[in-house]
Amino acid sequence: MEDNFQSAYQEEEKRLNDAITEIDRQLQWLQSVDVYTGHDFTEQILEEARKEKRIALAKSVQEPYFGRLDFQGTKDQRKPLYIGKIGVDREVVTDQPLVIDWRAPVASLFYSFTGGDEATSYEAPEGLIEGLVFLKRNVVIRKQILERVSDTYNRENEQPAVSDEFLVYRLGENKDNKLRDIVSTIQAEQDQIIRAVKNTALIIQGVAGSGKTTVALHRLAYLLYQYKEQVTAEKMIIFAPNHMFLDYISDVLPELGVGDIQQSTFADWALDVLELNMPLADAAETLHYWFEQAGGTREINDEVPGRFKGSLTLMKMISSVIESLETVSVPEGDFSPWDGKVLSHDKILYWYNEEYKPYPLAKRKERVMARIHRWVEMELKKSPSEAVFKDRKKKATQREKSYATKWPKYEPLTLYKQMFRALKAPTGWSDDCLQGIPATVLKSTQSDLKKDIIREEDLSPLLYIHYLLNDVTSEQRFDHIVIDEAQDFSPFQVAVLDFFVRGHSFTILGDLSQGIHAYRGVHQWEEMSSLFQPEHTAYFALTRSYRSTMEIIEFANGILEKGVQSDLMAVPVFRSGDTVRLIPYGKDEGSRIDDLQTALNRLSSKEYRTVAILTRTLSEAKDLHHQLEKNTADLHLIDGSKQAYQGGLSILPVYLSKGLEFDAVIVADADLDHYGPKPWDAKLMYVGCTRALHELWIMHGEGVPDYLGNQDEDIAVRGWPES
Ligand SMILES: Nc1ncnc2c1ncn2[C@@H]1O[C@H](COP(=O)(O)OP(=O)(O)OP(=O)(O)O)[C@@H](O)[C@H]1O
Repeated sequence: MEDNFQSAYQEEEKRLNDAITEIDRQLQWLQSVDVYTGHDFTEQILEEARKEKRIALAKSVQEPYFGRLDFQGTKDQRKPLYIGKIGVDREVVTDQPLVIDWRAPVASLFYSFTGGDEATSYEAPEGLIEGLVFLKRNVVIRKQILERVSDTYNRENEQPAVSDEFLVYRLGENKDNKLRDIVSTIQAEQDQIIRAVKNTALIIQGVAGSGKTTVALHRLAYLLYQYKEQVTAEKMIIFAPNHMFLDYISDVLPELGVGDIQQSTFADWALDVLELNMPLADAAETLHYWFEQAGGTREINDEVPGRFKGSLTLMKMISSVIESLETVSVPEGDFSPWDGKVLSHDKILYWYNEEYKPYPLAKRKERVMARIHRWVEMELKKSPSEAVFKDRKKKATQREKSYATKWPKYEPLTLYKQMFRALKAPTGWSDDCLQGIPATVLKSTQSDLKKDIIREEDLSPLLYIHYLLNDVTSEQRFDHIVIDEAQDFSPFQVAVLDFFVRGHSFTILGDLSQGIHAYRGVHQWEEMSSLFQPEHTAYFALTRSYRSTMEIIEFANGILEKGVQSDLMAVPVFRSGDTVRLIPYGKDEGSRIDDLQTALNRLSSKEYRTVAILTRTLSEAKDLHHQLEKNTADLHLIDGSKQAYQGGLSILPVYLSKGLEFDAVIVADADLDHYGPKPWDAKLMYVGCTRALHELWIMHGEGVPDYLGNQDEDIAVRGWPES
C-alpha cells in the first residue's frame, strides 16, 4: 500500500514538473511578444486575447490542476486526463490538452462518476461517449508543490467505489471570512445542477449547508463556458439578501476566472430600474416587528402585507387596473393647436387604438404625442406668412403641453398611490377589482404611501406597473438570473423577474426549513414552479449537507423533526466531530454574561478562525457585544449595516446569520423566554445551529423548547466539556 502510494506520488510529481515546464514555456513566449498599442482593430483583439492568456497561464502555472481521471473510450486507448480550473492546450495541439477545463464535457465524468465497474458515459458535442473509468485521483498542489495525492476510485481495488476521504479532508479545514470554490470536490448531485441546460427555471430545495450558494456560482461559470456565444457575464445577475452576504461570496467567481457578473440585492436593483431615488423604509423596522418579539411569534397568513403584496392576486388586480386605464387614456375632445384648426378625437383614438396598439401604454402616449407634433408641423408649413407661422407655433407649443398633461400620469409610483387611494385616481378608471385588497393592507399601505414610505414588498407591484407601462428594453434583459435564499422571495417577485430574463433562465435556490421571513416569502416551492410552464421548469433537491459535522447535522435534523414536523432532513457526510453541548447558565446573578464570556474564550482559544455568538434579537446582540467587548479583543458586532464580513469573533442576531458559516457557534439564550414552541422559532433555531462547521454550543436559561431536548448522547451532551 505504502509502495503504491510512493509510486503514485512520484508519478504525479514528475507529471507536475513536466506540466509546469510546458506552461512556463508558453508563458515566457507570450511575455516575449511586444504589447500592441496601435489602432489596428484586429491587432487589438489579438492583443486582448494574449493578455487574457497571459493572466490565465500565470495563474495556472501555480496550481495547474486538481484531479486526474483515467478513462478509456470504447474506441480509444486508456488516457489520463488532468482537470484544472483553467484549461491549457499543449504547445503542439493534440487531441488531448495538457489540462482540461473543469467545465469541459469530458470533465463531467470526474464529478458524475460514482463508482462500480460498469461502463459509463458523458455527453460530448459529437454525441454520447461511452467508456470505462480506471482511476479518479485528487491532487493538491500549492504554489507548484505537490502536497497530497489521494485516490478516490481505483478500478484495480476489490470493491471499487468512489470514497469520500478527500471530501472529508477538505471539509475538515477551517474557514475564513469568504466562501471558497469547490471545483476539486463537486459532488454528482451538485454537478447535475451546475450543468443543467440554460433555458430552464431551475428550482433547488437544498438543506442547510448543501452547497446551494456555491453551486449557483459554479453554475454561472459553467453557463459562461458552455454558452459562450449566447451569454455574457455582464448580462447575468445574482440576487442575494444583503451586502455583507455579497461580500462574503465575492471571491468565488474571480477564483473561477469569471468577472463582471452583476451582484445585487433585489431592492437596489429594483430602485435602479424604477429610477426611484428614495430610500426604502428601514428594513430594521420590519425585522424588529417580526423578530424582536421575545418568546412569541406573530400570526402569519396570506393577508399580512408582505404575503399579499407578493401574491399573484395583487398581480392580477394590477393587470386589470392598468388594462382599464387603456380605455380612458386619450383625453376627451378634439385637439386644437390654434383657433380654427382641429385634429379630431377620432383620429387620435385611431392612432392610439390601431397604429400604436402594440406599444405599452407609456410608449403609446409618447408615440401619439409625437404623431400629433408631426401633424402640427405639417399644418404649420401651410401658414400664409412668417408672422402667422410664429404666432401659430407659439400657441401650438402651449396647447400641446397642456394636452399632454390631460393624459393620466404613466408613472409607477403615482399609479400605485392611486390604486391604494393615497392619491386621486384618474377619472373613469375602473378599480372595482381593487375591492379585494384586505382592509389592513389597504390601510397600512395607504398611510405609508401618503408619507412617501415604500417598503421592499412594494417593489414587485411597482416593477410590474413599470413593465406594463414601458416593457423591458433589451439592455435591461438578463441572460440568466440567480436568486439565492429564494424562500424569502415572493411569487410576484419571481413573476416580475421573469419579464427581465431571456428564456426563463433562472437558478432559484433556497431552503424552506430556513424560511424565517415567511411573512413575505414562499411557503411551498409550488408557489414558484407554477409560474412556469412544466417544460420550462425543473426541480432538484439537495439533501446532503457538507458544512457541519455529523453530530451537528443530526442535532439540527432533530429540531426540524420535532419543531417543524418537516421531512426535509439533511444527510451528513461522514465527518464526525465533538458532540453538541447544551449548557445551562449558572444560577447566580450575572452568570449569563460570565458563562457566555467563558464559552467565547474557550472556543476562541482553539485553532478556529471564526467563532460567532448568535442571539435571538438585535438588541440582545448589541447589549452582549457591549458587555463582552471589554474583555475580548476584536469582537465584531454584525447589525445589518455592515458591507463586509470580517471573520474572527462575531456577535449577531440569528436572523442575520443566514447564508454565513463559522467554525464554532454559540447559540445564546436558547430557552423558552427567547424561543417559543412554534415552527417559526424552531426554524430560527435551525438556522442558528446549521451555521456551525465544527462545534456547536447551545447556552440557555431555565426551560428549553422541546425541539432541543431528547437527543442521543452521542449527538448532544448536557453541560460544559472538560477543558
Ligand atoms: N462539494 C463540496 N465540496 C466541498 N465543500 C463543499 C461542497 N459543497 C458545499 N461545500 C461547503 O459547504 C459549505 C456550505 O455551502 P453553501 O454555503 O454554498 O451552502 P448553502 O446550501 O448555501 O447553505 P445555507 O443554506 O445553510 O446557507 C461551504 O463551506 C462550502 O464550501
